[in-house]
Amino acid sequence: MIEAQGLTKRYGSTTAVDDMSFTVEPGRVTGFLGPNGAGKSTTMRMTVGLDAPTKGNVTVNGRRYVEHGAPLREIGVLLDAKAVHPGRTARNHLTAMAATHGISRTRVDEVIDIAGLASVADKRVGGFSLGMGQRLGIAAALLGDPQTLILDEPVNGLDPEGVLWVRRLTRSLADQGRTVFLSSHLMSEMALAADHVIVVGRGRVLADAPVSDLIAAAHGERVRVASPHADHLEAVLRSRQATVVATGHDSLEVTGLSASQIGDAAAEARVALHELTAIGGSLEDAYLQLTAEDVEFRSAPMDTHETGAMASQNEGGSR
Ligand SMILES: Nc1ncnc2c1ncn2[C@@H]1O[C@H](COP(=O)(O)OP(=O)(O)OP(=O)(O)O)[C@@H](O)[C@H]1O
Repeated sequence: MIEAQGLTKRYGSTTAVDDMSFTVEPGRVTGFLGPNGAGKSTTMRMTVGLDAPTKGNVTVNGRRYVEHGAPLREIGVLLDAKAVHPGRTARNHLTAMAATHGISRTRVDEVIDIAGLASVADKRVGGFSLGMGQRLGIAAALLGDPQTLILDEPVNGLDPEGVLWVRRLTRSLADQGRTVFLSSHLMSEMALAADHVIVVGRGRVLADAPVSDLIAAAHGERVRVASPHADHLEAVLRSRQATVVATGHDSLEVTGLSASQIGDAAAEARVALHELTAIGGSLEDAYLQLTAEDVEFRSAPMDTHETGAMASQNEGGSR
């Protein structure tokens, strides 16, 4: 379990982490989300003793990281996959780490296998691709068979097979009752990998909730409807206080009425329906709503001409 209480970090006039309190529970995968500069890496660094809090504290399994006698056995960490001597082989790197904690060579071989690195274990890390480096970083995090894992952007640079591997690995670690805390900017992946998320913006906790609650809270129910008489249906639904947006010449997106209420209203008005689909929101939508005010680095909006040009390019490309 990871517990932060009033955790604060200032660098000169910048407050990177601003009075954060949260608990990362065992037995589930907890995602750590936030825009660039929100304070995620700083929080993770303080959690593993690489930075000292200005105020407050963060503990892992009840103790500060530095108070753990054999931290590798307690907490597995992937913070910067590139922080490996490029002249060493993967096996040498892991063996050297293992030696500091009395971890056996058999365990080194095990994590090499788990990470799918057997064929490159005796190659120099300097020649590794980004994805292989990530796998090595994850192998190192698993070395001490720790109860708690902290993984900063673990899928960064991984191919789809690697992304799936990380998802399955973190799920099985959580199912074994371990604490798994991971950050990623890939919302679709986070929605699949995490049970619970902590969303931060400008150093503060904006949400700390199950993924499903966050999505549900951010969205009223939306329903997609298609009908050959969409204009008539639109008038019928508006008369029942629904908000209706035409999304095509025969399709509508409706909020304010459930799918069954829309079906009933259409039947009463004798309007044929060709589609009636409740649309779930996405974690990305929920995240963008939550962090709208807290984005430090905002892109300039594209004008409609550019957007239109891009959309038609994309359409062309997908044919
Ligand atoms: N060593 C440092 N010295 C000065 N400022 C720092 C330092 N480390 C981080 N910061 C600042 O603290 C803030 C939080 O940075 P942090 O890297 O923790 O954010 P992040 O959420 O991990 O961002 P990203 O998603 O881009 O990795 C930023 O404004 C950053 O510029």
